[in-house]
Amino acid sequence: MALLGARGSGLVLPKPVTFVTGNAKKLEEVRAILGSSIPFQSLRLDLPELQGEPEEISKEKAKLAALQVNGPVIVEDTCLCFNALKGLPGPYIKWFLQKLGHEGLYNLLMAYEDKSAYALCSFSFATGPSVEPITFLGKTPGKIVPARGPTDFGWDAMFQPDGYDQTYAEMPKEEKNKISHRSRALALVKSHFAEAEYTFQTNSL
Ligand SMILES: O=c1nc[nH]c2c1ncn2[C@H]1C[C@H](O)[C@@H](COP(=O)(O)OP(=O)(O)OP(=O)(O)O)O1
Ligand SMILES: [Mg+2]
Repeated sequence: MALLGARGSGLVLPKPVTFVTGNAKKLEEVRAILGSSIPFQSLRLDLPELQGEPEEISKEKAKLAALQVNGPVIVEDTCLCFNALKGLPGPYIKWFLQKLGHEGLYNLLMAYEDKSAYALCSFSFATGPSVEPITFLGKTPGKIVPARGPTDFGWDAMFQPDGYDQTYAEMPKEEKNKISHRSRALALVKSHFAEAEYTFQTNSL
């Protein structure tokens, strides 16, 4: 048995961590943000779009992923919450965006002066299928604007973070990755891993 990243006292996990997502853009950002800080592999799988509170959705998603992988997993669920709409579309943003497009989504706020919103990322990590996942939240406040910039990643073109005059889509990637909901949640994931000092068994020997 070989141990990867053996730093001593932490829990020994039976396999490396698998990040499960069907979204290639998320994976790209997670790779860029984590660098080599947490060794992980990825699995492209469309997990069910669940309903409920963001944290619960994320935990449930991790449980489903852990059953599939039969080992340690990390997943995330992303919400875009409009304050004028009491946090909606929230976790349902994927369907809203798919059906309405950027313009239709912007028009939802037509009747409201308040265009403020926040992006919320809920990462959940489970060490295995029978273990309760731990959740890490990252939030970035901003406002909803008519789409500006490339439209190749979700609603990036219509979210302008507070303190910036560019939308997520207009910013250089490194800039988004410094302040994004995803990077804020991942900072907590990194701290957790640094404290937990997990070691991973491999089957190489
Ligand atoms: O940083 C982001 N900037 C812009 N758009 C984003 C971002 N992050 C997620 N998104 C989009 C993808 C999906 O339309 C919805 C979240 O839904 P969500 O279920 O979390 O993502 P998904 O189904 O694409 O991938 P997954 O397989 O990990 O569930 O917001
Ligand atoms: Mg999804």
